[in-house]
Amino acid sequence: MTTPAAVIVDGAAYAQAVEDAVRAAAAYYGGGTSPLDDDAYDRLVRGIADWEAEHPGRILPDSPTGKVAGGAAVGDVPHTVPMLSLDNVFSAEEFTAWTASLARRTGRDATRFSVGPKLDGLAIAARYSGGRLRQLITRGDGTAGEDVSHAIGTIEGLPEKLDEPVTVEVRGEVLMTSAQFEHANEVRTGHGGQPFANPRNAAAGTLRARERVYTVPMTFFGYGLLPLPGTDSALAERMNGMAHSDLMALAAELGVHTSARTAVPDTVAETPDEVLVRVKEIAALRAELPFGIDGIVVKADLAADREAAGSGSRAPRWAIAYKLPAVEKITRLLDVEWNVGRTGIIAPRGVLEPVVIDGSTITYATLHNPADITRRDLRLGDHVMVHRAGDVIPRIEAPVAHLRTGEERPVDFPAQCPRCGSDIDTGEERWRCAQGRNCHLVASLAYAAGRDQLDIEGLGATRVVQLVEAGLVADLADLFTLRRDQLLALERMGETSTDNLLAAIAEAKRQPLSRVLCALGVRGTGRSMSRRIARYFATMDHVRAADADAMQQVDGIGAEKAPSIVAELAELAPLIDRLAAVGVNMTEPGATPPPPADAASDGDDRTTVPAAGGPLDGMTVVVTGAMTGSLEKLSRNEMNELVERADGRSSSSVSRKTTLVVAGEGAGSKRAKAEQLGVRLATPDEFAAMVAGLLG
Ligand SMILES: NC(=O)c1ccc[n+]([C@@H]2O[C@H](COP(=O)([O-])OP(=O)(O)OC[C@H]3O[C@@H](n4cnc5c(N)ncnc54)[C@H](O)[C@@H]3O)[C@@H](O)[C@H]2O)c1
Ligand SMILES: [Zn+2]
Repeated sequence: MTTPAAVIVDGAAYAQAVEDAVRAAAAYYGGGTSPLDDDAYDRLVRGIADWEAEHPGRILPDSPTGKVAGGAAVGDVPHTVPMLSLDNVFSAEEFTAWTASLARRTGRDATRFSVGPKLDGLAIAARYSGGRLRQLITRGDGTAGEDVSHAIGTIEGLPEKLDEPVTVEVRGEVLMTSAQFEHANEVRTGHGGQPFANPRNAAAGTLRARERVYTVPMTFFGYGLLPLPGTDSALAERMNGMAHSDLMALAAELGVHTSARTAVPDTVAETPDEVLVRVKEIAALRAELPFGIDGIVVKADLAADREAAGSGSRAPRWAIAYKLPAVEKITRLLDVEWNVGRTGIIAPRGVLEPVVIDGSTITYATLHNPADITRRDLRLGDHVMVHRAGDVIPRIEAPVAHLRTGEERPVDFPAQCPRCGSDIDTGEERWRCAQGRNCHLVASLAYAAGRDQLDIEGLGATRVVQLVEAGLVADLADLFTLRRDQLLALERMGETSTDNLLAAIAEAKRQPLSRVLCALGVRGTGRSMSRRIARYFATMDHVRAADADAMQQVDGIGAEKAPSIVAELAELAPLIDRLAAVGVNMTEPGATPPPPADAASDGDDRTTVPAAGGPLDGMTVVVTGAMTGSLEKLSRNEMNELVERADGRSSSSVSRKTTLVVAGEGAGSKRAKAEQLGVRLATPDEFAAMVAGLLG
């Protein structure tokens, strides 16, 4: 897929686009961070090229089109042979067209192609004389580059001494592997510097840095080998006649690192179809590579073909880059969420401003661990470089620090486990809930004991932790078999609190089925769904007997949810049996079970059958504000329970479907909305009168 072009409407927009592109490219090649990701840059340059095609007389001299490095890089060390860019293709069709044009130029079909990864770093030429590395030069504008010899010794894979005392120039890509990049940013932020946005950037910046108190390693991959003026003439002649693949084998023999030692070595293909097969293979491996690639480079392998094809001013005609979709985009980090895993690991996850990468909209990205956030100096509101390749979970590479406005805020780290409220063990890089695997148990027991579920007073998270740590409870049913002596043996448990707790637990056995269901924490069912299930089925036996079809008869349970609820209830069967055995109530007061399935099959709509006829039958009721009078003590959840016992439907938001809004003291926007929509309003007292028969 080709990147669509930016649309440029007039000369002024064109001039602005040229200026923007030149500035971005200068940062990109100059070791700074471009404000544009590659997709955005390519879109801009395509837009510029489109406009220039329509207005050939008005092309600005600064225009990046047709130039190596978009004209943004320079240098004063001349290259013996130009170091060029590559032309791109984006599809099999475009590639086939390119092979046809190559054949037209050379007058024959190419019979050998070299196919290898297009490494995403920056090109350098390494000049060896007598086997010694003497000089490193950047690509620059293609004809002359900058001397970066100061980097000698910091680039792995580029030996200071070759295995033979030859005079040659090795060309290749300098980049940072993922591990080198992580390390570079750690060292850099550790020295008070700003992190690099991605490995390519980090390599460009590091290569140029002349004086630095620390060095960070990079990696070299050779992809070219040529003679220099001082090369032995026999060797020079031999090299000039060698196939590209043989030159690379020679480079490797001399001790230079090439793609040969990676999971995606350069290979030779005999036909365009074979090339395309290899392109697919490399693309499929991309996500797992420890270094970035942005495409596949296909070269005519034979020296004769390369010579016959020749080069243009920007790119050779004997090679082409088969571009892969961009895997990195710049977006914003909106928030950081903390999730607790099965083993109690507390992992941060970045919430992103949605961004499309390679066809998928990305809204979350992993951040590994808290130290990762600190190391990268990530802040909320930062522009961040997000990476997503293949099916691998998207990750945040780093902030684009120079786009900061000063409005960014530090990321909040949790002080307590976000799930169960326990302390956090921060001793390792990966934080862990002090409860470890029990975190989930503590959280679910504390939830079950909560006011809107079993309402067991005196059983807060701290006490639950105590019970779990003492090994007294391993699930919900264990709560109901706790003995007085066991509780008394716990720290900070006196006679009174023990007796109170035991009484509260005994009391909890009488809670209605709806609350028992809710306490079980069936995924996808909260308080109101639990109430609807309980009212519909009336007894736990009926709930458990329901298959997915029967479950769907409950208001709000669709075809998607029903099977998972049924499956989860089946999984909970042993626990439910034990709860029933210790005397926990399993019925919903006032509800009548649905008629048996065969009675329903004669055309009755079952949803209207059960237990209708209460004072709020058919009504949708919203409760807002503080309750007073006889309703004063009822929580919002208890009010909703009351509505449903009266055969109404409780809801939390006012809409045209709402039939009644019970507005207590301090009711605000919901009351206003009801007035605006003309929905009937009732005071708590008026409402109490409507449901008088159901109150205490
Ligand atoms: N984000 C920005 O602001 C910005 C600015 C300028 C350019 N860019 C990006 O840079 C790219 C164009 O830049 P370019 O001209 O440097 O590179 P290119 O994509 O035209 O490709 C040429 C380069 O590929 C490299 N390469 C990697 N593996 C190779 C191999 N096996 N054989 C031969 N060469 C290999 C070499 O460095 C060579 O110079 C575009 O993708 C563009 O998006 C981005
Ligand atoms: Zn926890």
